[in-house]
Amino acid sequence: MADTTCRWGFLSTAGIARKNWKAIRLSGNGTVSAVASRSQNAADRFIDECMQEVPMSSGRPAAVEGYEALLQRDDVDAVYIPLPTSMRLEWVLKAAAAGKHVLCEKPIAGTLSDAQQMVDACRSHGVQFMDGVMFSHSRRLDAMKPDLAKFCGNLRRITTQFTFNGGEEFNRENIRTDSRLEPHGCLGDLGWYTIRMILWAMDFQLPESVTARTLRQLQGSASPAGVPGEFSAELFFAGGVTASFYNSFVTEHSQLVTLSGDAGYISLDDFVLPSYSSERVWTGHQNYLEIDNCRWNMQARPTRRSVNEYPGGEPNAQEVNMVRTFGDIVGSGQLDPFWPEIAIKNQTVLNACRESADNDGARVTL
Ligand SMILES: NC(=O)C1=CN([C@@H]2O[C@H](COP(=O)(O)OP(=O)(O)OC[C@H]3O[C@@H](n4cnc5c(N)ncnc54)[C@H](OP(=O)(O)O)[C@@H]3O)[C@@H](O)[C@H]2O)C=CC1
Ligand SMILES: O=C1CO[C@H](CO)[C@@H](O)[C@@H]1O
Repeated sequence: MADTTCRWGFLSTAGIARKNWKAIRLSGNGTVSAVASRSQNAADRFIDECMQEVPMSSGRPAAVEGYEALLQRDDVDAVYIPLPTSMRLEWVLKAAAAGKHVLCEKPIAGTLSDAQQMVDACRSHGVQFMDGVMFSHSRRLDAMKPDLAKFCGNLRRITTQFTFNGGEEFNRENIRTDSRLEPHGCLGDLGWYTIRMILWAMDFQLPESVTARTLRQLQGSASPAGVPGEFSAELFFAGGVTASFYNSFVTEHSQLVTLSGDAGYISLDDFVLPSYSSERVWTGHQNYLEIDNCRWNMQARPTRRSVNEYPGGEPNAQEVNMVRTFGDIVGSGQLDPFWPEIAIKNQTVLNACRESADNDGARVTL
């Protein structure tokens, strides 16, 4: 660690790494020192294009051929790993062994045992592990938490949905439809977020059991097998709270959450990739039915709530908060066990849902 600046290395030139490049530039406590790619040219091109739009104040990062070479560098404190899911176990273990802190994209692994190995390796090498869920770092969540009791009363039901319609080329070519790279398809890519939202609302209590179905499979042109392209699940918690989620690569953009209780409900419709405005909004609903003889009127009583926060690309945006928080942990030398813990819980629920779906919707106990 140089001074208190967290020096980042990127393992690959993934599309999402461009967003986090800018986030690191805006974080105030980090810089990108090196970017590795399978190809030297791709690393150079990525750096040139990012520098042109968002120059790193510390100068041009090193373009490195091969991921291993980046891990050997002394000017890297933390690595960002947006490699396809199936490659992460290998590279998280290598990064931890090289003493690098790890920000790992989601879903963190194919199996729970791989995820556990990753987290254990980071702990035993004294480095931080965190998954790349940006919305977990939005100030909206902390502001919304007290509203659960206020608008919902006792929570009974959570529904979440995260979808987009990828289109034909996506279905054929994207890593997300290749079982060798992203074995859980939309469950891994989108379900990770819907599960995170449910766990957040439940204070990270795990469900007792789940049932799930793959509603549609997609198979990329080079993929040896299909992956979930449309998926739904039902989660059963102790005390009777239930939750459901739906993910799809064939249903146009939606990011819906309802948190319902015995007093009303909260809704939001941009929980992962916030809509472009300077406010993060949610709505409390306490509707009532007015009955007077032959007149039956449902009265809507919405309360709009918000915090000031940009959706992305500004210093107070959630992805900037994420890398800033990570940089603060690295700078403090105090690892935060919360982040690996919730990543393991996410993976536990994800794999239970997949197991149920692969067994015709059989109930899986956790
Ligand atoms: N947290 C978030 O908001 C987001 C998270 N993600 C997650 O990040 C991951 C990457 O997504 P995305 O950026 O769309 O992916 P891309 O397809 O853009 O990038 C994947 C990168 O992995 C490297 N790679 C290494 N081996 C292979 C291989 N065999 N096939 C393909 N790529 C390979 C390549 O980098 P190179 O050639 O340089 O070595 C490639 O650029 C996904 O798992 C996704 O779930 C994605 C978007 C948003
Ligand atoms: O994590 C992600 C954020 O949302 C995208 C969809 O709009 C996903 O595909 C991506 O992997």
